[in-house]
Amino acid sequence: GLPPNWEVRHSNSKNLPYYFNAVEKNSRWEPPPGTDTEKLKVYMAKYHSGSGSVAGEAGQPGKIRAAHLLVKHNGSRRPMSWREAEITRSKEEAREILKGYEERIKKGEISLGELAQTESDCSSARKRGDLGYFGKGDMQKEFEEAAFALKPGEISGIVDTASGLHLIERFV
Ligand SMILES: N=C(N)NCCC[C@H](NC(=O)[C@@H]1CCC/C1=C\[C@H](COP(=O)(O)O)NC(=O)[C@@H](N)Cc1ccccc1)C(N)=O
Repeated sequence: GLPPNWEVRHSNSKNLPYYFNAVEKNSRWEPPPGTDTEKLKVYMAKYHSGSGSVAGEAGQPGKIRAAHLLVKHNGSRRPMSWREAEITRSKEEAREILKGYEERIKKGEISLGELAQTESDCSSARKRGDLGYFGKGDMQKEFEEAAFALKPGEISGIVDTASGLHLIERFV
């Protein structure tokens, strides 16, 4: 269910699917606007039937796929990350930082994935924040409730978990 001229391709370097438009010579990591995500889910299940791929669990009922950008603070359950050995910023500082990111993303200036690569305090940063497919019970409650409440393509407001403050983008 992709809009005309769009197709799903596979990035071997990142072992992730991406979306390519041969006519516009345009490619993107997130499904293009207007993608029929229900059909895409079935397509991904067929396309990624290979074992081990992040979308391997594609199509399983009740699973969704999302990316997130995490900004930790000194009250986080694990105040460290690949970016910083010891995270000392306050929760309020973290909120201000994430509010700035949220404005830029929602203005369309930059994508969540682009920012996550360098700014997210989660190891998923190397996958542009992509968490792969997950179902109920996998993530902390606040994260799960926020992610499942989003429609595919939507981006959350600031979500507060024991890990820190998150922005979440739901793909399918
Ligand atoms: N796909 C799954 N089932 N992976 C297990 C998720 C465990 C779950 N995690 C969370 O709820 C939060 C929200 C998203 C990330 C996350 C926390 C932390 C960062 O916070 P910290 O633990 O330092 O406090 N990142 C992770 O877990 C990463 N492995 C996520 C990930 C990274 C790379 C590829 C895929 C997934 C939990 N129940 O704690």
